[in-house]
Amino acid sequence: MSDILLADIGGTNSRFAVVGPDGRPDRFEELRNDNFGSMAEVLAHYLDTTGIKPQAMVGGFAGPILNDSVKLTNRGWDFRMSELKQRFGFQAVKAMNDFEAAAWSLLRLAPDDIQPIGSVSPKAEGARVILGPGTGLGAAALIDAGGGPVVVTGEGGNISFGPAHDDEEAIFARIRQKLGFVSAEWMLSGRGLERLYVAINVGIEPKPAREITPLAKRGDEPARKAVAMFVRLLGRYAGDLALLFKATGGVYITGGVARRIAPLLDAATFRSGFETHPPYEKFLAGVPTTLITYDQPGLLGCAVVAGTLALKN
Ligand SMILES: Nc1ncnc2c1ncn2[C@@H]1O[C@H](COP(=O)(O)OP(=O)(O)OP(=O)(O)O)[C@@H](O)[C@H]1O
Repeated sequence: MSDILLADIGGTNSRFAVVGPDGRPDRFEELRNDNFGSMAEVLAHYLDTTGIKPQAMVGGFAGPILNDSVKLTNRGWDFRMSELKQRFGFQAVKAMNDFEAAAWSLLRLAPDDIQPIGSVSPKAEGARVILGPGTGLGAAALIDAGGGPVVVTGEGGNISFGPAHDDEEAIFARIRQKLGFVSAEWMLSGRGLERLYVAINVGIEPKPAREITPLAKRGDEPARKAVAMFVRLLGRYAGDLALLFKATGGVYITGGVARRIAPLLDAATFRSGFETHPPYEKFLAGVPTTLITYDQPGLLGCAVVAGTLALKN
């Protein structure tokens, strides 16, 4: 009865694990939310099929959390943590935003979990930012506020976004004409890559993101252009967040789209987007950027937080 359940609940998928003997996620399972009607149902399925009887739960959720209430942005599920606590007999429950959870993982990432983007050596000091394009765009910062690290989250994925170079003007204008507005998330997400593909290659047949990346890998020019612009804009956004938090500790990139385009993530293109920001080129040139190759930073962050729960044996 000593397991602590870890949960990373997105709009599309729910991922579960327990804290393993090494303090990292163990007994991992990913379930498609479409196959379940509620948070309690998907959780019951994981517990029934694994036979695990956890004494506590720590979860990261893709949506706003207000005290005890959790609401998933891209899935019509809302529920109370106290209901889960009662139904599953947990001694303690802790709910966080999914990017808050991911930010805590920065304390526990091993060298094998990361890959540098560019050649700036990682530094141990200073604020660190994590951001990730997936279904949406999440962002958070891990800051040492004097009494130990704290995570700052908000809706940073939804800040407005605009062109900064001549060759971006028409692309942004086409997307704005369709949507009436452009936010960072509307460009830097799976849907964003799809939008870039049609906005750059006028008249082309739309394609899902999962087809654009393989095409780009095979050298298809329209797909390659879309991915290259995505990487440039991701670098720009990462640089903006580095400025916002004065992130001398570095910017870490996660998210399903980033991991999938990793082989195409040209460091020079990314760093040029990151550093081209007068008058802060020099500051940004000293900030390391890193891709998180470990695929479950949300669960790893929940494991970090699980270590802070006070539980009876
Ligand atoms: N090969 C690919 N290349 C680029 N993007 C892809 C590829 N395959 C899937 N995607 C995009 O990845 C996004 C899903 O990302 P991710 O796996 O991080 O899910 P997520 O954001 O965690 O979702 P959720 O949290 O809602 O389960 C979708 O928008 C999808 O279109």
